[in-house]
Amino acid sequence: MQQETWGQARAELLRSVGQNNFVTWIEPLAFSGLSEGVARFEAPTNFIGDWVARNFADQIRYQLTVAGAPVDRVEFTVASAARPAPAVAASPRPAAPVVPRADEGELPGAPLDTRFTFDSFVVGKPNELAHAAARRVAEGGPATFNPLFLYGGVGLGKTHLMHAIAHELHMRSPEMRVLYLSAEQFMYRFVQALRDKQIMNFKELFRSVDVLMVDDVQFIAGKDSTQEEFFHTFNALVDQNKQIVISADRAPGEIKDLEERIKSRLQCGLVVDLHPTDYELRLGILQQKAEAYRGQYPGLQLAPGVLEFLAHRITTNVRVLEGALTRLFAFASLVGREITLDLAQDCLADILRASDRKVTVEEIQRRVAEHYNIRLSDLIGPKRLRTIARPRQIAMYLAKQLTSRSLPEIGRRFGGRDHTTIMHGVKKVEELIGSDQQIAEDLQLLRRLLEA
Ligand SMILES: Nc1ncnc2c1ncn2[C@@H]1O[C@H](COP(=O)(O)OP(=O)(O)OP(=O)(O)O)[C@@H](O)[C@H]1O
Repeated sequence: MQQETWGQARAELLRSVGQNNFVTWIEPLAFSGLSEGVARFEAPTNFIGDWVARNFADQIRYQLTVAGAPVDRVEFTVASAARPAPAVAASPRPAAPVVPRADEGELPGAPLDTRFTFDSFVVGKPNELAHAAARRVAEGGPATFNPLFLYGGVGLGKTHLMHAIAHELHMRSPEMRVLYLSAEQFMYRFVQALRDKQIMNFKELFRSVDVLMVDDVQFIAGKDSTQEEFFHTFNALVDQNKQIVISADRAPGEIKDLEERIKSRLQCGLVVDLHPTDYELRLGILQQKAEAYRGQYPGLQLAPGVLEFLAHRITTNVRVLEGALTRLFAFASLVGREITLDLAQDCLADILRASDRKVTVEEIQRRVAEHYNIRLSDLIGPKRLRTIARPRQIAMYLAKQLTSRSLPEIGRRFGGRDHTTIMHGVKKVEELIGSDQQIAEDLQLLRRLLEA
């Protein structure tokens, strides 16, 4: 029965990851079973197990759940008979991918998720600029802003937009060489090329693309030789007017341990912030996903008000929102009940509880005042002494980063200040993070305290 479910999930995976990825990564997996929400697989090598865990676990989980076996986690072990393949051993598939020469065609990018398209991306105020910029890049043609730098918190759609750009470019110009990969994969490729003495091939390959997209670039911070190579690749492509798209979890200037010259290069094009979602955007996303689920679970009833309730209560990020809806539909179809508010509250109790631990502006003010040993009334009040004004700006910055409050709303909570004052405070702290080690450390500590 479980094998049958895996069979169905595999068929869907073939569709969603594409033939090449399927043959290389999914086909070699042996399904060992499913219990207590954990699906277990045996992979022929550590490398395949790691790669699949990093790149396909979410899709495997999703397809198993859709096939009727709700899964929370996917685990991979290495088949006991398998030995790590020696570098030159003949094996049905290479144990580790070699860096191909630029003229060998295939680019060593990460797989693209077929679900991440512009059509499935819901646009709202918090992401409209990022969406418009991504659309512009996806039209192809000469690079108007280079690089496009997308940044924002966890699960706000950076990867989705990058994949959407790649899909669109492939559709418009199938011959275009579009390479999408994570910064971690860039490093992995680079280190492997060094080890295999194929560094010239590596350089040639990365310089031969028309569009390079690197996700989660903050990963290379502190990794000196990878940064160096990234810098050269970046410059070579920009010089040829080839488009580069980069994403990170924060603005270029805020990435610690990233070389100054890289920071300034990253700021040369268009830097766009994906803001935390607002209620309307969350509801739009939920409506779109619910529509898709209705097709998958025909006959399942969704009571009015459930989506609105979720959009109000789950404000963390879109990934959590999606997970909640997936679980809700899977659960309701298993027990054969209508999705009501009661069912949602029962089935999602843990997610709703976690979302309740939302940081408020007031909590931020209290923590910051404590940390700098000043009175809360001074932090909010009019005093302009630097010993008070700086912590105030830090609190403004954290309020902007950690809550979904708008600048005017934050201004009101800071003694009725104008939104431009808040904007100035946020900008000031953004500048200081790069130059003032103490402030960067204070912020890290405060964030940890507030997000605990
Ligand atoms: N505006 C949106 N419309 C539809 N789906 C969205 C939107 N924003 C995010 N999502 C969905 O939320 C999930 C998380 O998005 P994504 O992986 O792009 O986030 P991210 O910003 O790259 O986060 P991370 O930094 O954790 O990698 C994806 O399934 C994506 O499809």
